[in-house]
Amino acid sequence: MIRFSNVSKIFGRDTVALENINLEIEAGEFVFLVGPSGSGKSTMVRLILKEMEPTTGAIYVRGVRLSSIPRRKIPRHRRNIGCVFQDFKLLPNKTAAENVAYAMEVTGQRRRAIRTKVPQILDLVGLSDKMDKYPDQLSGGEQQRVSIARAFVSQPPILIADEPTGNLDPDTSVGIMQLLHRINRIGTTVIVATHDKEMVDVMRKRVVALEDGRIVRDRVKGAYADEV
Ligand SMILES: Nc1ncnc2c1ncn2[C@@H]1O[C@H](COP(=O)(O)OP(=O)(O)OP(=O)(O)O)[C@@H](O)[C@H]1O
Repeated sequence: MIRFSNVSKIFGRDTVALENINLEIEAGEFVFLVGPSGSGKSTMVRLILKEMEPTTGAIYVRGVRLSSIPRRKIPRHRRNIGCVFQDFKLLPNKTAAENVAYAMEVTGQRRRAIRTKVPQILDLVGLSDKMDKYPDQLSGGEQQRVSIARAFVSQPPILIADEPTGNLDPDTSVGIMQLLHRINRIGTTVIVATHDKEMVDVMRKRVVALEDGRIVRDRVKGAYADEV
């Protein structure tokens, strides 16, 4: 589903963000990308989205080498990947339902499909009763649910969450992780970049650990740190 082959990313003359990364993520996997600040997690996410090019090596998403995708086809590539961020990135002047609907509108989906799909997806994330609330009327956890609904409404095969629980308290974070787990169980490949040790340890999923731009650990049912 996603493959990094000998990928390095160097910023400027000598900031090595990633060094010779080899990684394969299969369809349907749930993978945590962990590591200290500056270890290269966000750079990997940005490379997958083709927001930047690797300095050397190749990245494949669903069998397509990203360097072969012309600029005009990047939006189509990104439609394969739902994105969730730490700061939610909701539009403040739109309700929960309108935020989700907007994501469908910009990809040109029909009004009828939008009318059916939006309530369904808000139900899936447990927000049926808050559809008409604006982001500032919702808690952090609820806003993150809206942003997950928005990322998932067109059912992309891949969902990437960059520090999705970074602004949430532990109880709320558990709910968000359970939701990502549910989305994974219905067949979506889920990648979560995080510092959230507790969450990683509870979930017992594949853990890929980065340090200074290198993969230092890759465990099938891992914990945030090596067990002693
Ligand atoms: N656009 C950029 N220009 C220059 N250096 C960059 C750029 N983006 C990232 N870096 C550097 O690359 C390295 C990896 O950064 P990256 O953001 O991928 O780390 P991270 O693991 O996501 O960190 P955090 O957990 O703090 O988000 C860091 O040394 C960072 O300073």
